[in-house]
Amino acid sequence: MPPVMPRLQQVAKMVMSRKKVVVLLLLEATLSLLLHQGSQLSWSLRLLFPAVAPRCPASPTRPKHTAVAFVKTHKTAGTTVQNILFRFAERHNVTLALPRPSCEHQFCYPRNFSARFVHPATRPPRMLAGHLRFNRAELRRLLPNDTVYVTILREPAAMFESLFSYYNRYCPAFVRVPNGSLETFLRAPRAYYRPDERFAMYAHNTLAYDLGGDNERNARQEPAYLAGLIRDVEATFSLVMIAEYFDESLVLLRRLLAWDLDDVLYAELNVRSAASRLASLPEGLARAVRRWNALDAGLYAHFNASFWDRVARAGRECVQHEARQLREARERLLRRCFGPRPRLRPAAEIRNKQLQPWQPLGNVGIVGYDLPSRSPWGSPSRDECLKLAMPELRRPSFREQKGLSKITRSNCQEPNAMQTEGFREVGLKMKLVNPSGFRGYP
Ligand SMILES: Nc1ncnc2c1ncn2[C@@H]1O[C@H](COP(=O)(O)OS(=O)(=O)O)[C@@H](OP(=O)(O)O)[C@H]1O
Repeated sequence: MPPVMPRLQQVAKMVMSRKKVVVLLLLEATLSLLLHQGSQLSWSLRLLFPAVAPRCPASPTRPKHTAVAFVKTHKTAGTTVQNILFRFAERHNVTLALPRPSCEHQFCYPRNFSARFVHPATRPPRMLAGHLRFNRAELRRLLPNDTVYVTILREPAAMFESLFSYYNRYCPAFVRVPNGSLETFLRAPRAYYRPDERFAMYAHNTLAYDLGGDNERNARQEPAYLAGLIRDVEATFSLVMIAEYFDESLVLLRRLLAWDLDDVLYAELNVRSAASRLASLPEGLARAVRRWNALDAGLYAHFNASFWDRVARAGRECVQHEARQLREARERLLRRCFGPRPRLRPAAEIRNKQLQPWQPLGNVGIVGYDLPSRSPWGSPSRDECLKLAMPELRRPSFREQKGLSKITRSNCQEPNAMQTEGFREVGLKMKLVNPSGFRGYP
């Protein structure tokens, strides 16, 4: 019998050399794949190993662009974008157009925008971000020639579900529907909808209306009308963001304006609680929404496609890589501001009154962030965190920012004691109350 040890050594050598052959074969196959499928393979490798950064062109070193008009459409994540712009304007000392008090917070929406709706003390502005009905001539009259126009769209079925739930007790077309049921409304919208009554624009082609179009036109019977509206939007807006691809949209925005990634960090605002939203609309209902809002569906289909063309031109991998960096930086910021497990909470759980979102009537809950009672405020400061999560309707109006406001409006929702408290709390020279004497939606 041969001795056991040398025999084992022989077997081990054979296994090793077979392993080497297999490794060599694998290496060769990988190399030839790399040679033949280079770009696709690198894309898949990056999906597997996200830390591998794609080679992206360096950002242009031009000064940050500060002339921006953000036309905030309804229920499309616009409040979150608006908050980014407001904070940028404050940090960079850019004059921001604010509505005159009688226009409340929406620049006299649903009227066509007019430069007269802007508070005279904020004119001439370099930036504007708010709800308004788009009117190109008047915006051009108000804003500098180099203004970059931006807006945002959202998939129409999700947007309409949000509109229907938010305005359920305000918009007469929705109020008439038995049990406030979206399904019942969509079965026969004309039975509930009257085009000439107040707030009709919240119930029919709201995107088209906000962008200055005629929301009563029929996109199927008049395709030329839709094509013309698309052309008008394309002619003015340098960027149409898409709510479903919010972070990618912000990457494009940041590049367009030569801003830093830090300039577009955000906390999501105006979010409905999970209990007040439909997780997703059944396809039948989504189809009915698109039929009823065919102009909006046409706008979305067009601008969603052109958005991805634009991403492709910017380099899809680079945009996605940057969107990932943005998400990571945003998560860090949220943790620093709102604690190790930042969480959107119902208004009743938010102790800081300045962060309590306004609640519409009905079964809708709007959630928000709260500041921890104790935190080692350094960078970001408490004030920065407060502004990051501050609901639109809690932001001070121009007069209040300047400390000019003698609160004479009887309809202010909060007592003066709280305003003074808010004033002390954040150490700002402003009174934090509802802007422009806001009386509640819509
Ligand atoms: N970052 C981000 N990404 C995607 N979606 C977001 C984001 N931030 C806010 N939201 C959702 O946007 C909806 C609110 O939109 P608006 O702020 O435009 O509403 S409003 O017209 O000003 O009342 C609201 O949708 P619903 O919750 O479906 O109502 C928010 O949840």
